Amino acid sequence: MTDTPLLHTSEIAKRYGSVVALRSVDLVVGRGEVHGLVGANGAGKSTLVKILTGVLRPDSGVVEVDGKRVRLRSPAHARAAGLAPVFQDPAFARDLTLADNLKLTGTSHAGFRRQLELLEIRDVDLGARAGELALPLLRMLDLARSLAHDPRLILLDEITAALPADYAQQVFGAIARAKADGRSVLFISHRLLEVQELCDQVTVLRDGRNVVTHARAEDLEQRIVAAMLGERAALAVTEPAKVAPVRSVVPGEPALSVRNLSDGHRVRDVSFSIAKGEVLGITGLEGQGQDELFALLSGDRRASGGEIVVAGQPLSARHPVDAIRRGLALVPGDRLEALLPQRPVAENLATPTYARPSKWGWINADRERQKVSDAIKRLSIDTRAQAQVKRLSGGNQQKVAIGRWLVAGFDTLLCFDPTRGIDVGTKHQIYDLFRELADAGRSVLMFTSELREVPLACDRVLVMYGGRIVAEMPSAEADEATLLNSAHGLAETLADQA
Ligand SMILES: Nc1ncnc2c1ncn2[C@@H]1O[C@H](COP(=O)(O)OP(=O)(O)OP(=O)(O)O)[C@@H](O)[C@H]1O
Repeated sequence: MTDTPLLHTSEIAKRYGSVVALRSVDLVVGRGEVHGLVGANGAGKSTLVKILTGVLRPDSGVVEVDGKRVRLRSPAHARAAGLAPVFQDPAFARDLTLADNLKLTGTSHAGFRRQLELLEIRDVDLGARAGELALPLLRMLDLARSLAHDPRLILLDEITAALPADYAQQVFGAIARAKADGRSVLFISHRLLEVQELCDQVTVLRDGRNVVTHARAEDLEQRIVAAMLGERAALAVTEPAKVAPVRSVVPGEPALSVRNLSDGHRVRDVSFSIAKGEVLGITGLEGQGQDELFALLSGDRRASGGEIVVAGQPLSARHPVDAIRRGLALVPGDRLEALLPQRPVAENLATPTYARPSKWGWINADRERQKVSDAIKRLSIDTRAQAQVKRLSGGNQQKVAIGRWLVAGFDTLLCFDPTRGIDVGTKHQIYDLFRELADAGRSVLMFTSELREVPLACDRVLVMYGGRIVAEMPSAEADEATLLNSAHGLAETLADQA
Protein backbone atom coordinates (compact mmCIF):
# COMPACT_ATOMS: atom_id res chain seq x y z
CA MET A 1 0.00 0.00 0.00
CA THR A 2 2.88 2.37 0.80
CA ASP A 3 4.00 2.05 -2.85
CA THR A 4 0.80 3.72 -3.98
CA PRO A 5 1.72 7.29 -4.91
CA LEU A 6 -0.06 10.12 -3.17
CA LEU A 7 -1.21 11.57 -6.48
CA HIS A 8 -1.58 9.91 -9.84
CA THR A 9 -3.19 11.61 -12.83
CA SER A 10 -3.83 9.83 -16.10
CA GLU A 11 -4.60 11.39 -19.46
CA ILE A 12 -5.92 14.65 -18.08
CA ALA A 13 -7.22 16.88 -20.87
CA LYS A 14 -8.77 20.32 -20.83
CA ARG A 15 -9.70 22.83 -23.50
CA TYR A 16 -11.09 26.31 -23.20
CA GLY A 17 -13.30 26.67 -26.27
CA SER A 18 -10.90 26.29 -29.20
CA VAL A 19 -7.75 26.57 -27.03
CA VAL A 20 -6.30 23.21 -26.03
CA ALA A 21 -4.59 23.82 -22.67
CA LEU A 22 -3.94 20.20 -21.71
CA ARG A 23 -3.81 17.35 -24.22
CA SER A 24 -2.91 14.45 -21.96
CA VAL A 25 -1.08 14.70 -18.65
CA ASP A 26 0.17 11.75 -16.62
CA LEU A 27 1.77 12.80 -13.37
CA VAL A 28 2.86 10.78 -10.37
CA VAL A 29 3.78 12.44 -7.07
CA GLY A 30 5.10 10.23 -4.28
CA ARG A 31 4.62 10.75 -0.53
CA GLY A 32 7.07 13.15 1.05
CA GLU A 33 8.27 14.11 -2.41
CA VAL A 34 8.97 17.60 -3.74
CA HIS A 35 7.96 17.35 -7.38
CA GLY A 36 8.82 20.15 -9.82
CA LEU A 37 6.50 21.03 -12.69
CA VAL A 38 8.08 23.19 -15.37
CA GLY A 39 7.26 24.30 -18.90
CA ALA A 40 7.21 27.37 -21.14
CA ASN A 41 4.54 30.03 -20.69
CA GLY A 42 1.22 28.59 -21.78
CA ALA A 43 2.35 24.93 -21.46
CA GLY A 44 -0.62 24.23 -19.16
CA LYS A 45 0.86 24.21 -15.62
CA SER A 46 -1.69 26.50 -13.97
CA THR A 47 -4.54 24.70 -15.70
CA LEU A 48 -3.35 21.43 -14.18
CA VAL A 49 -3.09 23.03 -10.72
CA LYS A 50 -6.63 24.40 -11.08
CA ILE A 51 -7.90 20.94 -11.98
CA LEU A 52 -6.10 19.36 -9.03
CA THR A 53 -7.54 21.91 -6.62
CA GLY A 54 -11.15 21.76 -7.75
CA VAL A 55 -11.23 25.16 -9.48
CA LEU A 56 -11.72 23.57 -12.92
CA ARG A 57 -13.10 20.22 -14.06
CA PRO A 58 -11.07 18.28 -16.64
CA ASP A 59 -12.76 17.34 -19.92
CA SER A 60 -11.39 13.82 -19.47
CA GLY A 61 -8.83 11.85 -17.51
CA VAL A 62 -8.54 10.45 -14.02
CA VAL A 63 -7.18 11.84 -10.75
CA GLU A 64 -6.29 9.38 -8.01
CA VAL A 65 -5.32 10.29 -4.48
CA ASP A 66 -3.90 7.40 -2.44
CA GLY A 67 -4.89 5.02 -5.20
CA LYS A 68 -8.55 6.07 -5.06
CA ARG A 69 -10.22 7.88 -7.92
CA VAL A 70 -11.48 11.31 -6.86
CA ARG A 71 -13.66 13.89 -8.58
CA LEU A 72 -12.58 17.25 -7.26
CA ARG A 73 -15.81 19.20 -7.45
CA SER A 74 -14.76 22.42 -5.70
CA PRO A 75 -11.79 24.01 -3.91
CA ALA A 76 -13.37 23.06 -0.57
CA HIS A 77 -13.68 19.47 -1.75
CA ALA A 78 -10.04 19.40 -2.92
CA ARG A 79 -8.91 20.84 0.44
CA ALA A 80 -10.88 18.11 2.20
CA ALA A 81 -9.04 15.55 0.01
CA GLY A 82 -5.75 17.09 1.23
CA LEU A 83 -4.82 19.16 -1.85
CA ALA A 84 -4.21 22.87 -1.19
CA PRO A 85 -2.88 25.47 -3.64
CA VAL A 86 -1.06 28.79 -3.60
CA PHE A 87 -1.78 30.51 -6.91
CA GLN A 88 0.38 32.97 -8.92
CA ASP A 89 -2.14 35.70 -8.21
CA PRO A 90 -3.09 35.14 -4.57
CA ALA A 91 -6.68 33.98 -4.15
CA PHE A 92 -7.76 36.73 -1.76
CA ALA A 93 -10.85 38.86 -2.33
CA ARG A 94 -9.12 42.25 -2.36
CA ASP A 95 -11.99 44.29 -1.00
CA LEU A 96 -12.42 42.02 2.03
CA THR A 97 -10.37 41.92 5.22
CA LEU A 98 -7.98 39.07 5.85
CA ALA A 99 -10.33 37.79 8.56
CA ASP A 100 -13.22 37.68 6.07
CA ASN A 101 -11.00 35.93 3.54
CA LEU A 102 -10.10 33.29 6.12
CA LYS A 103 -13.80 32.82 6.82
CA LEU A 104 -14.49 32.26 3.11
CA THR A 105 -12.05 29.33 3.03
CA GLY A 106 -13.00 28.02 6.49
CA THR A 107 -9.45 28.60 7.78
CA SER A 108 -8.92 28.69 11.54
CA HIS A 109 -7.29 31.84 12.87
CA ALA A 110 -5.15 29.83 15.27
CA GLY A 111 -3.84 27.57 12.49
CA PHE A 112 -3.16 30.57 10.26
CA ARG A 113 -1.30 32.42 13.04
CA ARG A 114 0.75 29.33 13.82
CA GLN A 115 1.87 29.10 10.18
CA LEU A 116 2.69 32.83 10.10
CA GLU A 117 4.94 32.28 13.11
CA LEU A 118 6.75 29.42 11.37
CA LEU A 119 7.19 31.63 8.29
CA GLU A 120 8.47 34.42 10.56
CA ILE A 121 5.84 36.86 9.25
CA ARG A 122 5.01 39.27 12.05
CA ASP A 123 2.52 42.03 12.77
CA VAL A 124 -0.24 40.83 10.46
CA ASP A 125 -3.49 42.69 11.14
CA LEU A 126 -6.43 40.44 10.28
CA GLY A 127 -8.58 43.57 9.99
CA ALA A 128 -6.49 44.87 7.03
CA ARG A 129 -8.08 44.73 3.59
CA ALA A 130 -6.24 42.26 1.33
CA GLY A 131 -6.07 44.85 -1.49
CA GLU A 132 -3.96 47.15 0.70
CA LEU A 133 -1.17 44.60 1.13
CA ALA A 134 1.84 44.18 -1.14
CA LEU A 135 1.80 41.22 -3.52
CA PRO A 136 4.80 39.37 -1.99
CA LEU A 137 3.22 39.55 1.48
CA LEU A 138 -0.11 38.32 0.12
CA ARG A 139 1.66 35.31 -1.39
CA MET A 140 3.12 34.48 2.01
CA LEU A 141 -0.30 34.87 3.66
CA ASP A 142 -1.78 32.62 1.00
CA LEU A 143 0.88 30.02 1.81
CA ALA A 144 0.14 30.27 5.54
CA ARG A 145 -3.57 29.84 4.79
CA SER A 146 -2.98 26.74 2.68
CA LEU A 147 -0.67 25.20 5.27
CA ALA A 148 -3.23 25.88 8.00
CA HIS A 149 -5.46 23.29 6.30
CA ASP A 150 -2.86 20.63 7.05
CA PRO A 151 -2.63 19.50 3.41
CA ARG A 152 -1.08 16.28 2.20
CA LEU A 153 -0.09 17.86 -1.10
CA ILE A 154 0.72 21.56 -1.36
CA LEU A 155 0.59 22.96 -4.89
CA LEU A 156 2.79 26.04 -5.24
CA ASP A 157 2.15 27.81 -8.55
CA GLU A 158 5.09 30.17 -9.03
CA ILE A 159 5.12 31.26 -5.44
CA THR A 160 8.69 32.57 -5.72
CA ALA A 161 8.11 34.71 -8.85
CA ALA A 162 8.84 38.30 -7.76
CA LEU A 163 9.45 37.13 -4.22
CA PRO A 164 12.45 38.80 -2.58
CA ALA A 165 15.26 36.61 -1.26
CA ASP A 166 14.22 36.74 2.41
CA TYR A 167 10.66 35.55 1.71
CA ALA A 168 11.94 32.95 -0.77
CA GLN A 169 14.13 31.50 1.99
CA GLN A 170 11.04 31.17 4.22
CA VAL A 171 9.21 29.35 1.42
CA PHE A 172 12.12 26.91 1.06
CA GLY A 173 12.02 26.36 4.83
CA ALA A 174 8.29 25.60 4.65
CA ILE A 175 8.91 23.11 1.82
CA ALA A 176 11.63 21.38 3.86
CA ARG A 177 9.30 21.15 6.91
CA ALA A 178 6.49 19.78 4.74
CA LYS A 179 8.79 17.10 3.33
CA ALA A 180 10.10 16.19 6.79
CA ASP A 181 6.46 15.75 7.91
CA GLY A 182 5.86 13.35 5.00
CA ARG A 183 3.78 15.83 2.99
CA SER A 184 4.26 16.23 -0.74
CA VAL A 185 4.80 19.42 -2.70
CA LEU A 186 4.14 20.23 -6.36
CA PHE A 187 6.50 23.12 -7.07
CA ILE A 188 6.08 25.24 -10.19
CA SER A 189 8.74 27.81 -10.99
CA HIS A 190 10.53 29.46 -13.88
CA ARG A 191 13.57 29.86 -11.60
CA LEU A 192 15.22 26.63 -12.68
CA LEU A 193 18.05 26.75 -10.20
CA GLU A 194 15.46 26.56 -7.40
CA VAL A 195 13.82 23.62 -9.12
CA GLN A 196 17.17 21.86 -9.39
CA GLU A 197 17.99 22.46 -5.74
CA LEU A 198 14.60 21.67 -4.19
CA CYS A 199 12.97 18.95 -6.23
CA ASP A 200 13.33 15.18 -6.00
CA GLN A 201 11.64 14.71 -9.39
CA VAL A 202 10.83 17.18 -12.15
CA THR A 203 8.16 16.78 -14.82
CA VAL A 204 8.34 18.92 -17.95
CA LEU A 205 5.08 19.95 -19.66
CA ARG A 206 5.16 20.97 -23.27
CA ASP A 207 2.10 21.91 -25.30
CA GLY A 208 -0.23 20.35 -22.77
CA ARG A 209 1.60 17.02 -22.41
CA ASN A 210 4.12 15.67 -19.93
CA VAL A 211 7.18 15.06 -22.08
CA VAL A 212 9.67 13.80 -19.52
CA THR A 213 10.22 13.27 -15.78
CA HIS A 214 13.77 13.52 -14.42
CA ALA A 215 15.12 12.61 -11.01
CA ARG A 216 17.40 15.09 -9.23
CA ALA A 217 20.71 15.41 -11.10
CA GLU A 218 23.63 17.80 -11.43
CA ASP A 219 22.90 18.96 -14.97
CA LEU A 220 19.15 19.01 -14.47
CA GLU A 221 18.75 22.63 -15.52
CA GLN A 222 20.19 22.02 -19.00
CA ARG A 223 18.09 18.87 -19.41
CA ILE A 224 14.82 20.44 -18.41
CA VAL A 225 15.36 23.48 -20.60
CA ALA A 226 16.08 21.16 -23.52
CA ALA A 227 12.79 19.35 -22.90
CA MET A 228 10.90 22.64 -22.50
CA LEU A 229 12.27 24.53 -25.46
CA GLY A 230 14.21 22.10 -27.66
CA GLU A 231 17.99 21.50 -27.73
CA ARG A 232 19.08 24.61 -29.67
CA ALA A 233 17.14 27.10 -27.60
CA ALA A 234 18.38 25.36 -24.45
CA LEU A 235 22.02 25.95 -25.34
CA ALA A 236 21.36 29.64 -25.83
CA VAL A 237 19.88 30.13 -22.39
CA THR A 238 21.83 27.79 -20.14
CA GLU A 239 25.37 28.65 -21.08
CA PRO A 240 27.28 30.18 -18.13
CA ALA A 241 25.85 33.53 -17.07
CA LYS A 242 27.46 36.19 -19.21
CA VAL A 243 28.28 39.50 -17.63
CA ALA A 244 26.70 42.23 -19.71
CA PRO A 245 29.50 44.12 -21.44
CA VAL A 246 29.76 47.72 -20.29
CA ARG A 247 27.81 49.79 -22.74
CA SER A 248 28.67 53.22 -23.99
CA VAL A 249 26.08 55.28 -22.22
CA VAL A 250 25.27 58.64 -23.77
CA PRO A 251 27.28 61.35 -22.01
CA GLY A 252 25.64 64.57 -20.90
CA GLU A 253 22.27 65.21 -19.29
CA PRO A 254 21.05 62.04 -17.52
CA ALA A 255 17.70 60.66 -18.61
CA LEU A 256 16.51 60.76 -15.00
CA SER A 257 18.02 61.95 -11.75
CA VAL A 258 16.69 61.80 -8.28
CA ARG A 259 18.11 64.03 -5.56
CA ASN A 260 17.51 63.50 -1.85
CA LEU A 261 14.11 62.02 -2.56
CA SER A 262 11.98 61.18 0.49
CA ASP A 263 8.36 60.34 1.09
CA GLY A 264 8.55 61.00 4.82
CA HIS A 265 8.00 57.33 5.50
CA ARG A 266 9.65 54.52 3.53
CA VAL A 267 11.94 56.35 1.06
CA ARG A 268 14.80 58.23 2.72
CA ASP A 269 17.10 60.63 1.03
CA VAL A 270 17.50 58.65 -2.18
CA SER A 271 19.81 60.05 -4.86
CA PHE A 272 20.91 58.47 -8.14
CA SER A 273 20.82 59.07 -11.86
CA ILE A 274 20.39 56.99 -14.99
CA ALA A 275 22.21 57.92 -18.15
CA LYS A 276 20.58 57.75 -21.54
CA GLY A 277 21.42 54.32 -22.88
CA GLU A 278 21.75 52.68 -19.47
CA VAL A 279 19.99 49.71 -17.87
CA LEU A 280 20.11 50.34 -14.14
CA GLY A 281 19.06 47.62 -11.71
CA ILE A 282 17.74 48.05 -8.18
CA THR A 283 17.37 45.21 -5.76
CA GLY A 284 16.51 44.71 -2.10
CA LEU A 285 14.63 42.50 0.34
CA GLU A 286 10.90 42.89 0.83
CA GLY A 287 9.68 46.24 2.13
CA GLN A 288 12.86 48.29 1.82
CA GLY A 289 11.09 51.21 0.14
CA GLN A 290 11.27 49.94 -3.44
CA ASP A 291 7.49 49.98 -3.97
CA GLU A 292 7.25 53.54 -2.68
CA LEU A 293 10.25 54.68 -4.76
CA PHE A 294 8.61 53.42 -7.95
CA ALA A 295 5.31 55.03 -6.91
CA LEU A 296 7.13 58.37 -6.52
CA LEU A 297 8.93 58.09 -9.85
CA SER A 298 5.81 57.11 -11.75
CA GLY A 299 3.70 59.96 -10.37
CA ASP A 300 1.48 57.72 -8.28
CA ARG A 301 2.62 59.31 -5.02
CA ARG A 302 3.94 62.74 -4.03
CA ALA A 303 7.37 63.18 -2.46
CA SER A 304 7.73 65.01 0.84
CA GLY A 305 11.26 66.15 -0.01
CA GLY A 306 13.91 66.14 -2.73
CA GLU A 307 13.43 66.30 -6.45
CA ILE A 308 13.02 64.25 -9.59
CA VAL A 309 14.67 65.66 -12.70
CA VAL A 310 13.77 64.30 -16.13
CA ALA A 311 16.13 65.23 -18.97
CA GLY A 312 17.27 68.31 -17.08
CA GLN A 313 13.82 69.59 -16.09
CA PRO A 314 12.21 69.05 -12.67
CA LEU A 315 9.19 66.77 -12.63
CA SER A 316 6.38 67.52 -10.27
CA ALA A 317 3.84 64.87 -11.16
CA ARG A 318 0.38 64.99 -9.63
CA HIS A 319 -0.78 61.95 -11.54
CA PRO A 320 0.86 59.08 -13.48
CA VAL A 321 -0.20 60.74 -16.75
CA ASP A 322 2.14 63.67 -15.90
CA ALA A 323 5.07 61.25 -15.67
CA ILE A 324 4.02 59.45 -18.88
CA ARG A 325 3.92 62.79 -20.70
CA ARG A 326 7.53 63.30 -19.67
CA GLY A 327 8.48 59.90 -21.07
CA LEU A 328 8.50 57.87 -17.84
CA ALA A 329 6.57 54.65 -18.33
CA LEU A 330 5.79 52.13 -15.56
CA VAL A 331 5.49 48.36 -15.71
CA PRO A 332 4.04 47.77 -12.22
CA GLY A 333 4.90 44.83 -9.98
CA ASP A 334 1.28 43.72 -9.99
CA ARG A 335 0.38 43.29 -13.65
CA LEU A 336 -3.32 43.38 -12.82
CA GLU A 337 -2.86 47.11 -12.18
CA ALA A 338 -1.64 47.56 -15.75
CA LEU A 339 -4.13 45.44 -17.66
CA LEU A 340 -7.75 45.65 -18.69
CA PRO A 341 -8.52 41.98 -18.00
CA GLN A 342 -11.79 41.79 -19.93
CA ARG A 343 -10.37 43.43 -23.07
CA PRO A 344 -8.48 41.86 -25.99
CA VAL A 345 -4.69 41.58 -26.14
CA ALA A 346 -4.40 44.09 -29.00
CA GLU A 347 -6.45 46.69 -27.14
CA ASN A 348 -4.35 46.27 -24.01
CA LEU A 349 -1.18 46.69 -26.01
CA ALA A 350 -2.49 49.88 -27.59
CA THR A 351 -4.04 51.43 -24.45
CA PRO A 352 -1.16 53.65 -23.24
CA THR A 353 -1.02 55.34 -26.63
CA TYR A 354 -4.11 57.26 -25.53
CA ALA A 355 -2.03 59.04 -22.88
CA ARG A 356 0.88 59.49 -25.26
CA PRO A 357 2.68 62.80 -25.20
CA SER A 358 2.29 64.88 -28.30
CA LYS A 359 6.06 64.77 -28.99
CA TRP A 360 5.65 61.19 -30.15
CA GLY A 361 2.78 62.37 -32.32
CA TRP A 362 -0.41 60.57 -33.22
CA ILE A 363 0.10 57.47 -35.21
CA ASN A 364 -2.39 56.11 -37.65
CA ALA A 365 -4.37 52.94 -37.11
CA ASP A 366 -2.29 50.89 -39.57
CA ARG A 367 0.95 51.85 -37.92
CA GLU A 368 -0.52 51.10 -34.50
CA ARG A 369 -1.63 47.65 -35.69
CA GLN A 370 1.86 47.05 -37.03
CA LYS A 371 3.42 48.05 -33.70
CA VAL A 372 1.01 45.81 -31.79
CA SER A 373 1.87 42.88 -34.02
CA ASP A 374 5.63 43.63 -33.67
CA ALA A 375 5.29 43.65 -29.85
CA ILE A 376 3.46 40.30 -29.94
CA LYS A 377 6.25 38.80 -32.04
CA ARG A 378 9.08 40.42 -30.13
CA LEU A 379 7.86 39.12 -26.78
CA SER A 380 6.57 35.76 -28.11
CA ILE A 381 3.10 36.45 -26.68
CA ASP A 382 0.91 33.37 -26.97
CA THR A 383 -2.29 34.81 -28.40
CA ARG A 384 -4.34 31.66 -28.67
CA ALA A 385 -6.77 33.16 -26.14
CA GLN A 386 -6.42 36.77 -27.24
CA ALA A 387 -10.08 37.80 -26.96
CA GLN A 388 -9.60 38.66 -23.27
CA VAL A 389 -6.27 39.26 -21.55
CA LYS A 390 -7.47 37.45 -18.42
CA ARG A 391 -7.52 34.23 -20.44
CA LEU A 392 -3.79 34.38 -21.17
CA SER A 393 -1.40 32.40 -19.01
CA GLY A 394 0.29 34.42 -16.23
CA GLY A 395 3.60 34.79 -18.09
CA ASN A 396 1.85 35.94 -21.24
CA GLN A 397 -0.11 38.57 -19.27
CA GLN A 398 3.21 39.85 -17.93
CA LYS A 399 4.53 40.13 -21.48
CA VAL A 400 1.50 42.26 -22.41
CA ALA A 401 2.24 44.55 -19.43
CA ILE A 402 5.71 45.20 -20.92
CA GLY A 403 4.58 45.21 -24.56
CA ARG A 404 2.22 48.15 -23.98
CA TRP A 405 5.21 50.49 -23.78
CA LEU A 406 6.87 49.04 -26.88
CA VAL A 407 3.79 50.20 -28.75
CA ALA A 408 3.38 53.57 -27.02
CA GLY A 409 7.03 54.61 -26.76
CA PHE A 410 8.93 55.98 -23.75
CA ASP A 411 12.25 57.56 -22.76
CA THR A 412 12.75 55.75 -19.47
CA LEU A 413 11.06 52.49 -18.61
CA LEU A 414 10.48 51.96 -14.90
CA CYS A 415 9.84 48.30 -14.40
CA PHE A 416 9.23 46.30 -11.31
CA ASP A 417 10.23 42.65 -11.57
CA PRO A 418 9.54 42.77 -15.32
CA THR A 419 10.31 39.10 -15.93
CA ARG A 420 7.99 37.86 -13.18
CA GLY A 421 6.57 34.51 -14.26
CA ILE A 422 8.19 34.66 -17.69
CA ASP A 423 9.80 31.48 -18.97
CA VAL A 424 13.53 31.09 -19.34
CA GLY A 425 13.49 31.42 -23.15
CA THR A 426 11.53 34.68 -23.26
CA LYS A 427 13.45 36.12 -20.29
CA HIS A 428 16.54 36.24 -22.45
CA GLN A 429 14.57 37.90 -25.24
CA ILE A 430 13.56 40.58 -22.74
CA TYR A 431 17.16 41.18 -21.65
CA ASP A 432 18.11 41.52 -25.33
CA LEU A 433 15.20 43.87 -25.87
CA PHE A 434 16.24 46.12 -22.97
CA ARG A 435 19.74 46.15 -24.39
CA GLU A 436 18.50 47.19 -27.82
CA LEU A 437 16.34 49.92 -26.34
CA ALA A 438 19.34 51.18 -24.37
CA ASP A 439 21.54 51.08 -27.47
CA ALA A 440 18.93 53.29 -29.13
CA GLY A 441 19.37 55.86 -26.31
CA ARG A 442 16.47 54.89 -24.03
CA SER A 443 16.94 54.02 -20.38
CA VAL A 444 15.59 51.26 -18.20
CA LEU A 445 15.32 51.24 -14.41
CA MET A 446 14.40 47.76 -13.25
CA PHE A 447 13.77 46.48 -9.78
CA THR A 448 14.50 42.78 -9.64
CA SER A 449 14.06 40.29 -6.85
CA GLU A 450 15.90 37.68 -8.91
CA LEU A 451 19.52 38.43 -8.11
CA ARG A 452 20.83 36.19 -10.88
CA GLU A 453 19.20 38.53 -13.34
CA VAL A 454 21.38 41.52 -12.46
CA PRO A 455 24.53 40.58 -14.43
CA LEU A 456 22.42 39.34 -17.34
CA ALA A 457 20.33 42.46 -17.79
CA CYS A 458 21.91 45.50 -16.11
CA ASP A 459 24.93 47.77 -16.53
CA ARG A 460 24.94 48.85 -12.90
CA VAL A 461 22.94 48.04 -9.79
CA LEU A 462 21.79 49.86 -6.64
CA VAL A 463 20.79 48.06 -3.45
CA MET A 464 18.06 49.43 -1.15
CA TYR A 465 17.90 48.82 2.56
CA GLY A 466 15.72 50.64 5.07
CA GLY A 467 14.54 53.14 2.45
CA ARG A 468 18.06 54.17 1.42
CA ILE A 469 20.44 53.24 -1.35
CA VAL A 470 23.18 51.42 0.58
CA ALA A 471 25.30 50.07 -2.26
CA GLU A 472 26.04 50.74 -5.88
CA MET A 473 28.20 48.59 -8.15
CA PRO A 474 28.80 47.73 -11.77
CA SER A 475 26.92 44.57 -12.59
CA ALA A 476 30.19 42.76 -13.30
CA GLU A 477 30.82 42.86 -9.53
CA ALA A 478 27.23 42.06 -8.57
CA ASP A 479 27.35 38.40 -7.67
CA GLU A 480 24.57 36.98 -5.52
CA ALA A 481 26.59 36.89 -2.30
CA THR A 482 27.65 40.54 -2.60
CA LEU A 483 24.12 41.67 -3.40
CA LEU A 484 22.62 39.66 -0.54
CA ASN A 485 25.14 41.05 1.90
CA SER A 486 24.20 44.60 0.96
CA ALA A 487 20.50 43.78 0.85
CA HIS A 488 20.66 42.63 4.47
CA GLY A 489 22.31 45.93 5.37
CA LEU A 490 25.56 44.15 6.20
CA ALA A 491 27.86 45.87 3.74
CA GLU A 492 29.61 49.13 4.34
CA THR A 493 27.06 51.72 3.24
CA LEU A 494 27.63 54.44 0.70
CA ALA A 495 27.43 56.97 3.53
CA ASP A 496 30.21 55.10 5.42
CA GLN A 497 32.38 55.12 2.32
CA ALA A 498 31.95 58.86 1.75
N1 LIG B 1 -10.03 31.02 -19.22
C1 LIG B 1 -9.34 30.73 -20.31
N2 LIG B 1 -9.89 30.85 -21.54
C2 LIG B 1 -9.20 30.55 -22.66
N3 LIG B 1 -7.92 30.10 -22.66
C3 LIG B 1 -7.32 29.97 -21.46
C4 LIG B 1 -7.98 30.28 -20.23
N4 LIG B 1 -7.10 30.05 -19.21
C5 LIG B 1 -5.95 29.62 -19.78
N5 LIG B 1 -6.08 29.57 -21.14
C6 LIG B 1 -5.06 29.15 -22.11
O1 LIG B 1 -4.58 27.85 -21.78
C7 LIG B 1 -3.19 27.75 -22.10
C8 LIG B 1 -2.45 27.22 -20.88
O2 LIG B 1 -2.47 28.23 -19.87
P1 LIG B 1 -1.84 28.01 -18.42
O3 LIG B 1 -2.18 29.23 -17.62
O4 LIG B 1 -2.26 26.69 -17.89
O5 LIG B 1 -0.27 27.99 -18.77
P2 LIG B 1 1.00 27.98 -17.80
O6 LIG B 1 1.84 26.81 -18.19
O7 LIG B 1 0.57 28.04 -16.38
O8 LIG B 1 1.76 29.33 -18.24
P3 LIG B 1 2.61 30.44 -17.39
O9 LIG B 1 4.00 29.86 -17.22
O10 LIG B 1 2.65 31.61 -18.31
O11 LIG B 1 1.89 30.70 -16.11
C9 LIG B 1 -2.76 29.15 -22.58
O12 LIG B 1 -2.77 29.16 -23.99
C10 LIG B 1 -3.85 30.06 -22.05
O13 LIG B 1 -4.02 31.21 -22.86
